[in-house]
Amino acid sequence: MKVLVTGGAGFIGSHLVDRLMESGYEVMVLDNLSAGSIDNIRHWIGDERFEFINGDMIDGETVKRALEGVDAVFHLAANPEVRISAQSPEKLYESNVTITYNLLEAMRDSDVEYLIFTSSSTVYGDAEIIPTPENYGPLKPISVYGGAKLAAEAIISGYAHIFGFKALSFRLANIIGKRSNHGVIYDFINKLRKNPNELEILGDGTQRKSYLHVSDTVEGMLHIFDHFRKSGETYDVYNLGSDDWITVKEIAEIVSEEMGLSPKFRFTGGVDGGRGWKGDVKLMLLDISRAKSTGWKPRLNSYEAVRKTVRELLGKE
Ligand SMILES: O=c1ccn([C@@H]2O[C@H](COP(=O)(O)OP(=O)(O)O[C@H]3O[C@H](CO)[C@H](O)[C@H](O)[C@H]3O)[C@@H](O)[C@H]2O)c(=O)[nH]1
Repeated sequence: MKVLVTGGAGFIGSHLVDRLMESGYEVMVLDNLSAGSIDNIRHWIGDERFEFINGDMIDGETVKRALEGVDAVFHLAANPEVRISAQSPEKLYESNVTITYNLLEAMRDSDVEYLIFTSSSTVYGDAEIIPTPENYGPLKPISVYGGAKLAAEAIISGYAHIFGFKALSFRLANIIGKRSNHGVIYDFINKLRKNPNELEILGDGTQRKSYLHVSDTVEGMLHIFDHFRKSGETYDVYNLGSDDWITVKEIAEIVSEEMGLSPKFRFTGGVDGGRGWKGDVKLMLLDISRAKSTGWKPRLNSYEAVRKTVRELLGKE
């Protein structure tokens, strides 16, 4: 089977590429290297089952070329920054909705059978049911990022039903691990390297979310994809996260401890009742019972995933 991974040079994408290559797939990566890095995939360059296209999905022709001979597309290319929702909504629309539309249009003239999309927990907004199941609704995202992910999910479902392919969306919790180059752990490490005595925490520190290590994420995606292929469904949606959650203040404590520091925490107070930024979901825990019913389960809980990620980013493991 030949698969295309869009965003395959990025954080989650490159871990997925590793797993696909190790499993014997032919893998094509399409990435514009805006957030991703060639260093994340360099170890596969030269392998005859691997190909890299340095290209931008905003150009429909580039997308069409990348689909040649491809059986399944893992669509991970995206701008992952919820926090730019207020300043640059157009960037989030373009990198989450427009490029997904370009992919779907290109798929009409291709032999691609499956599309697997990485959506986000942010489609639920401030959910009133926690843990939040896939059938929770009505969905009211509170950020442009979450809205763009939901729009992408919706057009994928529509195209799948009309144009005869199968599609699967994963609503991901906060994914962390080696090669992540944004997000709370990455930010805290950088802030403490600049000033070991004080750590600025955006918001009031009580933001509580579920974190999933990237190794569990990639394993879950492939396991559930396998299950989905046997199900005969045209379109399906799965939450992917861990069973517990952790506050930003607790993350700050773990980062400080692993760095051997005891900084003073300075809370900015944030916006809208202690959020880090406008559109920051304060409480997020996904109901992952559907994912677990397929036989997958996370190996690490949120606390373990955070500690392992801190150690990985510090080069300790
Ligand atoms: O310096 C910082 C950085 C972050 N935070 C807080 O840490 C929490 C996590 O922030 P991240 O930037 O790590 O992650 P987000 O929750 O904004 O979003 C992440 O998880 C989402 C799904 O849950 C999306 O998939 C998204 O792409 C991914 O970045 C937030 O509550 C934020 O307020 C701080 O207090 N200080």
